[in-house]
Amino acid sequence: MKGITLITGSTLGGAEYVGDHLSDLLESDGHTTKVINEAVIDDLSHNDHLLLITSTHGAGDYPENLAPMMEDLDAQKPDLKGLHFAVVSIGDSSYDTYCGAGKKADILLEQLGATRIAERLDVDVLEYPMPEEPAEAWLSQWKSKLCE
Ligand SMILES: Cc1cc2nc3c(=O)[nH]c(=O)nc-3n(C[C@H](O)[C@H](O)[C@H](O)COP(=O)(O)O)c2cc1C
Repeated sequence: MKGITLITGSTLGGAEYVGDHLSDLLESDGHTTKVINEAVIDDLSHNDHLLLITSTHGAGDYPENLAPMMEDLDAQKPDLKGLHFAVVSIGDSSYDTYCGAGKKADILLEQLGATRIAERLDVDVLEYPMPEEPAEAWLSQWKSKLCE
């Protein structure tokens, strides 16, 4: 079983709740998880599995608790080879910048050499007022890859 870091980007608490929920599910499957709500780059370096769960704020921007790490990643461009990641992006489709933060993060992590282990999940809160429900279904589709 793998150790998995769940990093959340959240302003109103929704993405944080999804992170806690996915963490509980993974723990009940025997994985060791750590949820970080104000991550820094060093939180990535010693872990090989990352689940990034972020909502979008501003106009396609990262929530304030995630922005500093993502800006540091963009500026410092560390080599993330060896890191395996997946992104859950939460947004509202009435915005032109729907799920912009999760989309940016998904591209950046790949550009820095990390390996995507699942296609990004975009959750529209207009369709899913409880984003943990589609997130749980998404997790069950690919979590076997965590044991490979
Ligand atoms: C001020 C504000 C700006 C937002 N901007 C966007 C946006 O640009 N794109 C998007 O998809 N959703 C946007 N949203 C919707 C949030 O991402 C959505 O409500 C999400 O569920 C909030 O998650 P949180 O509770 O983790 O912060 C915005 C919401 C607010 C309140």
